[in-house]
Formats: sequence, structure tokens, C-alpha cells
Amino acid sequence: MTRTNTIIFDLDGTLIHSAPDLQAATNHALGLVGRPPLDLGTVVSFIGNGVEKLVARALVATGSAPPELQQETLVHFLAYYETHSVDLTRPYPGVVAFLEGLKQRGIIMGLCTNKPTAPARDICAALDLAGYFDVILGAEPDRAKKPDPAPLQACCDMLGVEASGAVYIGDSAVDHLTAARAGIKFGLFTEGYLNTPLPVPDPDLKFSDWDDPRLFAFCTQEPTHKPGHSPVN
Ligand SMILES: O=C(O)COP(=O)(O)O
Repeated sequence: MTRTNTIIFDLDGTLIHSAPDLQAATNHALGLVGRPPLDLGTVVSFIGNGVEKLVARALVATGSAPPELQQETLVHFLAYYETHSVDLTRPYPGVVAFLEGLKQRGIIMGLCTNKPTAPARDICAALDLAGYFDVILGAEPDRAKKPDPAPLQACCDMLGVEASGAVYIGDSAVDHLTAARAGIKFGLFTEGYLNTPLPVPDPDLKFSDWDDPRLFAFCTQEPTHKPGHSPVN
């Protein structure tokens, strides 16, 4: 019996540098509602809680943000992003080789993102990442978003694994908090979009480079399962 770990990844700012396309979609939508564009750093600081929050924060940064205007701007954002989500978005250096290494080890992989499911799937397909994941779980209107643990728990359920046998890899305090609430070990990629202080305790691992051998060791170590639970084969 081969014991395998299960690794679940965040998407934006973790596997992919997507901020330039998110900035373009944000500025396109802002322009259509008569607002000025935002610089990249400002848009990066708004990423992590889903596109609704990104749009709302962009409106607040450029004026008022009444609910009807948020909805209108979100529609413009999504319409643009549907066909411009991979103009500039690319995996971070070393990501594809890392995923390939885990795949060779037979490790189960999933994706859990606050990005809506459709663009998350489109981006993964366009960047040849989709084949690595048994589950791609994006934001859905009827499910709470991270940092609520529900999406990560749903991802574990869909993968058929216990949270205690999984690891979540992300780039933000939102991801860290989500993992802590779901009872999942957490690895922090420090070169992503971390823009708010991390909650305590510290992540189980911090890394800045996908080639870091400590990361591969962290993701391939023997999982620790809750007593009485059968490990995934
Ligand atoms: O859409 C967002 O705000 C961020 O998505 P993420 O969960 O992949 O970081």
C-alpha cells in the first residue's frame, strides 16, 4: 500500500502571476463606469477575497461604491476577463516542474481558489495546468469563500481525503486562515500577493522558490491521519 499525501493549491499569486490581467479587467470595468485606472500595486492589494471584493475595493478607491454600481462594474469586469484572463498570466517559475514532480510520485492534487470556477478552469486549461488536478474548485454563489473553511473542506470531500492528511499551499493571510480553520497544514509562498499580516501561528513552511527542496519534502512527507481513519491509497 502506497501512502500518498494530498496537496491542494491556491491559484492567484500562488501558482500563477495573474495580477496584470486582473488589473487590465479592473481598469476596463472602471473606465466603463467613468472611474480612473488603478496601478498594479493597488490592484494586487485588492486580490484574495474574490472578484466581487476586488471590484468593490476598486470602486471605493476611486469614489463611492453603491451596490448597483458594484453589480454593473462586476458584469463589465467578468465580460472582459472571460476573454482576457491569460493575456499576461503565467505560472510562476518552477511551478510546472514542481507539479510534474508530485504527479510522478502519484500525489493527489486539488485546486481551491476564490476566483470564480469558469475563469479558474479556463486559465488552468490554457496554461496546461488542468491535467494535474483531480479537483478544480472555484468560487460559487451558493458557497462561502475563503477564509471560511467551507471551500477547502469541500475540496477535501471531493478528493475523498481527510483534512488531516492534506496540505494547502497559498500566498495570503486569507489562505493561511482558511487552512487553520479547516485543520490543514499550510505552506506559504512568499513571492505572491501577501498583503495583510499573517494570523498566528506561523505557517508550517514558508518558501520563496518553487525549486526549494524543503517544499518538495514538505509535500511528500508521510501524512498524519486522524486516529481511526484509513489513509488514502
Ligand atoms: O480571486 C481572488 O481574489 C483570489 O483568488 P485566489 O483564491 O486564487 O487567491
